[in-house]
Amino acid sequence: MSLQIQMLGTGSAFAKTLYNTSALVRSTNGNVLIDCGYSTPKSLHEINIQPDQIDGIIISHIHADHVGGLEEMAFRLLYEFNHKKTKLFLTQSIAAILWENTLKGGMYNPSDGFTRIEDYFEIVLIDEHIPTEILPGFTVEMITTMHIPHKPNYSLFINDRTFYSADTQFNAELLMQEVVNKRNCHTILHDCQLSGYGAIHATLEQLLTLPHDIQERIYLMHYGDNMMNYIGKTGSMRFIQQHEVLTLS
Ligand SMILES: Nc1ccn([C@@H]2O[C@@H]3COP(=O)(O)O[C@H]3[C@H]2O)c(=O)n1
Ligand SMILES: [Zn+2]
Ligand SMILES: [Zn+2]
Repeated sequence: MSLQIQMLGTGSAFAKTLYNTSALVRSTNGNVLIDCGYSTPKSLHEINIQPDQIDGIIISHIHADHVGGLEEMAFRLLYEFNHKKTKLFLTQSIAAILWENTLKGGMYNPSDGFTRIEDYFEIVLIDEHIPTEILPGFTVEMITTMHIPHKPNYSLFINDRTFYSADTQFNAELLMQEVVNKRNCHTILHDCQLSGYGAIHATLEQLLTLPHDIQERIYLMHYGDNMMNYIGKTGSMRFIQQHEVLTLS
């Protein structure tokens, strides 16, 4: 079975010409989103995918550029698609805060009986660090990574051979030991802050310290509007672009 990942956006949180970094995993068994930022529904619309064609959504962490589109997805599934509930794949740590800290403000509607996240989505809890089948032929392992201290955050292994960083600080040991030496991932999608001090994201400068054979596996995402100024300056790493498709297996 062929598994494809299509970028719905590749921008940083404050990019104005790029959509939020999120991805659509496509297979004959279904379509699953990795993150759903505030511009993700528009990107889906541009490739003619309707909310009811999304079988599930995986959430890496609760910044708005990764979850800000969930309210639209939920409301459209409710009001335009006959209350179809899509699956929301969450670790316990994300489930504990997503409704109370993010979604409840816009979606709490007691007069119509919508008071819990379960009233909108089918919640599927997944364990950290345990490979979990999301769809037949599509397995995800969510590993804890450091983004904002004291805030739950995950990167993903897809079928053990693709690493999707979502948002994370640079971690050379993880990339060299776990991602490449142990699992021999052929594809690495990594966030990349192009300029400035990298307090919470991997910077281009840090990623350029990786050995050439690791850089060759890396596609850069979550970059700023000034990406064009860095073409040719990313070593052996490539920028992935919105709506570009990679075949993973
Ligand atoms: N300590 C922090 C926290 C947040 N930020 C910025 O806010 C954005 C939130 O979404 P993001 O994609 O994680 O990128 C973060 C930084 O731009 C930042 O630059 N420093
Ligand atoms: Zn982000
Ligand atoms: Zn973030």
